[in-house]
Amino acid sequence: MIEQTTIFPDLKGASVLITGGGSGIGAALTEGFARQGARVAFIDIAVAASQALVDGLAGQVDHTPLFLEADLSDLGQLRNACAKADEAHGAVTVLVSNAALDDRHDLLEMSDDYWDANQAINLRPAAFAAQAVAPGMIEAGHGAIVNFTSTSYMLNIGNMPSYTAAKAGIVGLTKGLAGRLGPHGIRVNAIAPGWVMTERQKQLWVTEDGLKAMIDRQCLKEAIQPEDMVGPCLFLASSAARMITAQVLIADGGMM
Ligand SMILES: NC(=O)c1ccc[n+]([C@@H]2O[C@H](COP(=O)([O-])OP(=O)(O)OC[C@H]3O[C@@H](n4cnc5c(N)ncnc54)[C@H](O)[C@@H]3O)[C@@H](O)[C@H]2O)c1
Repeated sequence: MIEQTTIFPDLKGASVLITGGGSGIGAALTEGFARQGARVAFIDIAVAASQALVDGLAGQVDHTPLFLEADLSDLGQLRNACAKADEAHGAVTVLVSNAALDDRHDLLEMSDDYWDANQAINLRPAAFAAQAVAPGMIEAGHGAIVNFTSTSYMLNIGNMPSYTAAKAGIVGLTKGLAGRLGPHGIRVNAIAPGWVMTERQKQLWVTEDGLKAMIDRQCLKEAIQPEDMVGPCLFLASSAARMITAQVLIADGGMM
């Protein structure tokens, strides 16, 4: 359970849309916004995990989050899900583009189809989800978009070139959207997590030695948890950050 140490009054009742909100960091964000009293819709393909999240929060929060099953790499499904969030909760005024797929892949074996499919989940949805919700935000005269990038693209990691290219692209997209939408009172920022101990990371890649090596490089000597991304995201989404846009907030425990 996420402890709410800070309340952001403008998030109460806000229409929030989170991509990939059914598991990992996204599930922590769904819960974090719901505990602020926001009306949260989230898009995911992981049906069982998403339904379990909704069931677990039902009765615990003012507005039970709405799970929208859709494959974000299909733009028709993405647009349809964004429209459903608008219909259910009113125009989305907070968009969190969090979904991603960090499968490892090798440059020498990577096909052009693999590259395209990888970009279609790791970069393209952030652009087209923003496009889908922007008219409603423009009409409302305000809005906040938070895109998830990653410190991995800054670290010369060799085993996921399409993913790291997409994550660098998220930063460019964030700044481009901030320039385009800022005159309408819409702020666009990014969060760059370090290595976060989601279930997927723990099942696939975390080893005792690997985690120790990472923590050795952090100023803060603790493993980063999904819940640690909630405060930064709530802050950037809220009016507490009202003059902050086009920025990347690094949440990596102070990597050295
Ligand atoms: N976990 C980390 O260490 C870490 C580090 C740096 C950056 N990040 C970034 O943080 C964000 C969240 O990462 P995470 O580790 O929680 O990821 P995750 O893989 O654990 O969860 C991603 C969510 O997106 C959903 N998703 C994936 N493909 C989808 C699709 N085609 N359509 C709809 N939903 C889809 C998944 O079902 C899942 O619920 C990502 O943008 C990731 O790049 C994570």
